[in-house]
Amino acid sequence: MKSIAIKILDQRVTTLPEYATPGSAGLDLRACIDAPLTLEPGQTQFIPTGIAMHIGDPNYAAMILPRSGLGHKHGIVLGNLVGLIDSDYQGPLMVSMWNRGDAPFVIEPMERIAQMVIVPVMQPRFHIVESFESESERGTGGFGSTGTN
Ligand SMILES: O=c1ccn([C@H]2C[C@H](O)[C@@H](COP(=O)(O)OP(=O)(O)OP(=O)(O)O)O2)c(=O)[nH]1
Ligand SMILES: [Mg+2]
Repeated sequence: MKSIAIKILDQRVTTLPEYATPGSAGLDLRACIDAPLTLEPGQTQFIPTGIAMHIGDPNYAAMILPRSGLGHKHGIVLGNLVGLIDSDYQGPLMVSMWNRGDAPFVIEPMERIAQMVIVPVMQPRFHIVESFESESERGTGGFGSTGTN
């Protein structure tokens, strides 16, 4: 199993990110803030997680995704919709929190605010062609070309 280097930047962080269940895809990220923080409707705010992570292998990246419950019930999602963490990033892991709902939402210190998924990444080479080797069933059809039901 791969091991990824984590730096603890804030002494309030006492545990490493962990998978809640053996089958979890996401690691919960926590709000490393001093005091409860109110996110007004429409407001976006960077929230520190108190950790830095160096994936260090270009074959992997991390994606930060909203927690379903926060997004669905409270409209608390990500200001960048999805956060992408490059394998060479060594800075503090930040979560952009966006209140797209219509009520203020209070983020409590060390509350779980988002989740992070480590994903494989391919960095292919590219080459230019005049036409593709074979025509696929889809061809150039897109944007609903397969129908609506
Ligand atoms: O939700 C996020 C998204 C990004 N990052 C960090 C890690 C990532 O590797 C770096 C750059 O992110 P990205 O490439 O998405 O942003 P950019 O606007 O393209 O900035 P840059 O010019 O630094 O690449 O910022 C976070 O901490 N949280
Ligand atoms: Mg970038």
